[in-house]
Amino acid sequence: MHIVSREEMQAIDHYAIETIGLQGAILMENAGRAIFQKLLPLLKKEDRIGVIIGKGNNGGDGFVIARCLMEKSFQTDVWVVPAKKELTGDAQSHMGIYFRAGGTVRFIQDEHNTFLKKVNEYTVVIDALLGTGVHGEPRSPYLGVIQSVNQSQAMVAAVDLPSGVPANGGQFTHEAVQADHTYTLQCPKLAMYTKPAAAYFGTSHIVDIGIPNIAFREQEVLRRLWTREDVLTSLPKREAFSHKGAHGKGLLIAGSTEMPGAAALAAKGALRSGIGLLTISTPEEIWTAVSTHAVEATYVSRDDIQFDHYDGIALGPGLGREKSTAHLVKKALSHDDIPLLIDADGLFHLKSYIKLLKKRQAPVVITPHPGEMARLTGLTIKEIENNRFQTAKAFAVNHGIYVVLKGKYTVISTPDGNQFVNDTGNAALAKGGTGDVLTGMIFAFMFQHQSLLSAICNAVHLHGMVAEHLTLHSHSKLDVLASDVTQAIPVVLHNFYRDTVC
Ligand SMILES: NC(=O)C1=CN([C@@H]2O[C@H](COP(=O)(O)OP(=O)(O)OC[C@H]3O[C@@H](n4cnc5c(N)ncnc54)[C@H](O)[C@@H]3O)[C@@H](O)[C@H]2O)[C@@H](O)CC1
Ligand SMILES: [K+]
Repeated sequence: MHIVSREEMQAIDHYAIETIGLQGAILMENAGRAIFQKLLPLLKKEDRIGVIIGKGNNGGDGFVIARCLMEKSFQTDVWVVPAKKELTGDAQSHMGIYFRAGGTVRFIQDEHNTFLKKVNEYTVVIDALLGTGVHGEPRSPYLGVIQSVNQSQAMVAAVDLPSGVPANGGQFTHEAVQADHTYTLQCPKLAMYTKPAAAYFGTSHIVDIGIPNIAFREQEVLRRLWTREDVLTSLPKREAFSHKGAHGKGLLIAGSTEMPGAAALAAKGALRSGIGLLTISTPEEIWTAVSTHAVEATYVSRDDIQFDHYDGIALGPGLGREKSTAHLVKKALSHDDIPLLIDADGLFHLKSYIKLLKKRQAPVVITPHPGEMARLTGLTIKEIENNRFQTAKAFAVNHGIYVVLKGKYTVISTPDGNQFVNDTGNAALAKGGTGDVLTGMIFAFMFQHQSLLSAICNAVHLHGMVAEHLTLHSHSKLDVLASDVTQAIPVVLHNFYRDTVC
C-alpha cells in the first residue's frame, strides 16, 4: 500500500480524472459510499448524527455520506460552513444530488448558536470540513467549528484527514479535529506516520475509492507500507539439505566492559533469527559474561579479527565511543566487499569516516534513532522528527546506503530512493537494549533473504510484532525488557511460518 504526500495524491487524483477518465464526481461518490459502509457497523439507530461540511471536495464527500445516512433513516443534521454559492465543482454537484434526493441542510453562519448547542447533543460527528486541500492554520470560521467538534462528547469520524491536519505532517501547533476514527481515501498520507499529526487520527481505516494502480505507477510513488503479506511472501525458506554455512557466517563487533549486555542482546537477536554461525568480538574480560547468554556463538579478540573470514559484519551495540574503538569502524568500512550493518556507537564513529561509504562495493545498512541521525546529518533532533521521510531518503541516496530510521513508525530508505514504513510495535520497545536486539535480527536476516530490503523490512516488522505479542499475552508496556524480546522471537516467527508455505 502506497503512502503519499499531498502533492502526490493531487497528481494521482488528476491522473485518474483527466487521463483515465474516471470523473471526480464518481470518485467522490465512491469515497462517500465506501466511508458510509465502513462506518455503518459503528452506528446505532438511536444515534444523533451531525455531518459538518466545508467548502472543498472534502465537503463533497460529506454530502454523499449525508445522503447514505438519509437513505437508511439515521437522525442526521447536515451543517454547512460556507454560503451555498461558495460550493463549486464536484462538491456543488453532490450538494445538488443530495437536495434532489430530499436532503436538507443548515448553514452554520445563519444558526451559529443552534449549531453550538446541537454539536454537544450529537453522538456522532462526521468531519468533512477540510481534507488534503488545507493550507496552514484553519481560518475562521473553520477554527471555531473545529474547537466545537473537539469539545463535544460525540464520536468523531473524519473524512480523509482530521480537519486541520496537514497531509504532509510536519510540525504544527494549531488546533485540528481530534478524531476517533479517520477514513483515509485510497491510501495513507504522510501525516498518518509523523508527529504530531499521527495523534489526531484515532483509529485509521483505509478506504478504496477505485483509483486504478496505474495512476500510482505513473506518478512513481516510491513510498509504501511494509505489510504482513510482504513478510509472508518473502520470509526465507530453509532448504532441507542446507548446512550452517549456508545461513551466514557473521561477525558481531559489539560490547565493552561497561556495556556487555548490548553485545549479548544483539547476539541473542541474531541467534534467534536463524544466523548460521555467529562470532562475537568483545573485550576478552567480558567473554564469560556474554557467552552466558550466547552459548552458541564463538569469540574472537579485537586484535585478531580476520575480516575476510565473514559473510557480513555488524558493529556498534555497546562498542563504546573511545578512540580505541574508532579504528574498528574504519577497518570494517575498508573491507569494502563485505556487507556491513552499523548501529549505536558504530554510528558515532561513522561520522568521521562518512566519505568511505560511497567507495564500498558491498551494501551498508545503518540503524539510527533520531538522535544518532541528527549527529550524522548535523541537523537537530527536531528537524529530523519534522522531516523523517525527507532526511532519511536524502541520506540514503546521497551515501548509497540503506537507512533504518527508528521510531514509532520506522522508515526504511534504500539507496535508490524507495521508502518503506513499518507500523508494527508499540511503546514497550521504548527502552534501552531493544535496538540491539533489532540489530541482531536484521544481521541474521541479511544472510538468509533473497533481497537485503526484505531482510531489513521483515526484521523491523517482526521486532514490532514481538512487542505486540508480549503486551497482548503476558506483559505490560512498562515491564517488557529487551531480553524478553529475544525470548519471544521464536513464538512470533513460529506463527509467521505457520501461515506461510515454508
Ligand atoms: N477528485 C478529487 O480530487 C477527490 C477528492 N476527494 C476529497 O477532496 C479532498 C481534497 O479536496 P480539495 O482540494 O477541494 O480540498 P479540501 O476540501 O481539503 O479544502 C479545500 C478548501 O479549503 C480552503 N482552505 C484551505 N486552507 C484553509 C484554511 N487554513 N482555513 C480555511 N480554509 C482553508 C480552500 O480555500 C478550499 O476552498 C480530499 O481530502 C478528499 O476528501 C475525494 O472526493 C475523492 C476525489
Ligand atoms: K476532514
